Amino acid sequence: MTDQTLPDVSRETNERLQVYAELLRKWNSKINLVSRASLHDLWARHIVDSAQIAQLAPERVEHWADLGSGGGFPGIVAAILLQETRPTAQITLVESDQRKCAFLRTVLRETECVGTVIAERIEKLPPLSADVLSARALADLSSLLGYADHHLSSDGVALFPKGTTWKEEVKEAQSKWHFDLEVATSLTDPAAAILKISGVSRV
Ligand SMILES: C[S@@+](CC[C@H](N)C(=O)[O-])C[C@H]1O[C@@H](n2cnc3c(N)ncnc32)[C@H](O)[C@@H]1O
Repeated sequence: MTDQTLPDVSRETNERLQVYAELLRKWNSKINLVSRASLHDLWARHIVDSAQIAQLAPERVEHWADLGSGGGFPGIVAAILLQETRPTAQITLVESDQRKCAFLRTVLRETECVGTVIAERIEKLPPLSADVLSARALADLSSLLGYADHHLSSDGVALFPKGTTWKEEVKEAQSKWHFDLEVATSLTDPAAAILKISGVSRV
């Protein structure tokens, strides 16, 4: 299957994304990185979906931390895109599953991207002081805000893609947390959204 390319990025970045997609297909037969059903549409369902998250990040990102990275969405895609636009940025991928961590390290090496993979549970980590924090398909918004409270720097921004129930999740989270919210409609699903959140504190 031939992959597509992302517009507005360099040939080198698209080549890195192709290397990633190839590794993901290869490893997915042994460890479950993405659902088999979504593999045929890897580019739209996962790569474009992650790239749009990266494109919402502030330009001057210094430290991006991705929680529950799994097969690398959106963390690996962010690492690949930042390699072109912000090569000095630090990338941290947190994933508790050792085999997935081995995959993530392989991808970073093969795509020649700089990043740190932490094989640990998020709850066990000291504060990461990230200025961008992302997490896709990891937990409900209230739990994610608990992670943001702990791991985001004071002026940092969290980018949390959410499905069609995002409004209910926001309402529920507002009973526990104060936060500033910007909503971007997902390019891959008009009913879904990417929540851009800052100023997190407990109610
Ligand atoms: C549903 S997968 C989503 C993976 C990826 N973000 C994506 O969108 O494809 C959730 C991942 O988070 C990891 N995970 C779940 N709870 C975690 C925790 N408390 N600490 C670290 N990793 C965790 C799981 O091992 C799994 O790989």
